[in-house]
Amino acid sequence: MAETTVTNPPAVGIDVDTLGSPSGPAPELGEVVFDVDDLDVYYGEFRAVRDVSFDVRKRQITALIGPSGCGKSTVLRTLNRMNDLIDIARVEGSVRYHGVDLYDPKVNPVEVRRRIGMVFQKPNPFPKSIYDNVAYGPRIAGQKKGLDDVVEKALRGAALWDEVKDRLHTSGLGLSGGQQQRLCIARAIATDPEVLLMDEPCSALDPIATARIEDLMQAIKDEYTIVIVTHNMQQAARVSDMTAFFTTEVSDTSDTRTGLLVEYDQTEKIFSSPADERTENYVTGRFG
Ligand SMILES: Nc1ncnc2c1ncn2[C@@H]1O[C@H](COP(=O)(O)OP(=O)(O)OP(=O)(O)O)[C@@H](O)[C@H]1O
Repeated sequence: MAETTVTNPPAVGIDVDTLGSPSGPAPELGEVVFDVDDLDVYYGEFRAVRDVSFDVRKRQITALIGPSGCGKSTVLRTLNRMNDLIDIARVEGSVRYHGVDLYDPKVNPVEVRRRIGMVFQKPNPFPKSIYDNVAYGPRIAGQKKGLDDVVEKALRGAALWDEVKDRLHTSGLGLSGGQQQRLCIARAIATDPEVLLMDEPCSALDPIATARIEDLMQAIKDEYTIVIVTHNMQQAARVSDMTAFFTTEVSDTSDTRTGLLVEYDQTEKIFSSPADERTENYVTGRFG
């Protein structure tokens, strides 16, 4: 479905006219939200990933898969500058969000993380009430009125409202693991982001809670662009539209492994007729 409207406000310090893909979206694929080009990420001297280029399209679910250590989480964190929080991390190449260089010094990383929310592997509610967990982001942003509505909408959006509406002022830590993860999703969507980054969001959950999160992802994909890191290939195949397969290569000169993107395509293609033998070996379970 063609989608050309930029509905979110521009990043702080960036002219709205600079938003939007310069060459315009490919209509059949949807608007480009992220344009990652020739990305290298270093931790100190160690190059963790190299030469990564791919596009993320609006309102699609994009899965990053590959063996342990190939840099999936590292690449995911570059999409909302979470790597800034790691002292020794350094990013080279470009990550454009609606055509704006996310690493431009004029871009405010706090605003970036409001628009591009993140859900982590282990559910991490704050030791606060369910209500205060969800209201946290809007309050930080200065919102004082209408919080009840924001909290209800976010909890409904995360398919948790019916389970918690009578205990909003009890601790978020009293919820089950799956409920806690949906609370974290509610917290992430309460700030009205455009994008949700999910770093193995189901790996700490049982199959039933996992299925609920996968259903939730399908239910909210019309509103959000989602990028998910997963170890679970069935999950990538079930939920995503596009899949990026990463692997590692061993350095000629040292014993270090650097991650690289092998293949990026529609999920169906990656799992049924991948172009690269390394992808085929991985998705058929012969490697990794
Ligand atoms: N904070 C850090 N400091 C130093 N090295 C790091 C840091 N985070 C990741 N790395 C290294 O970068 C490489 C890529 O790690 P990353 O966690 O991105 O891979 P991954 O594919 O997500 O792995 P996994 O599937 O095991 O979570 C690894 O060699 C890892 O040891």
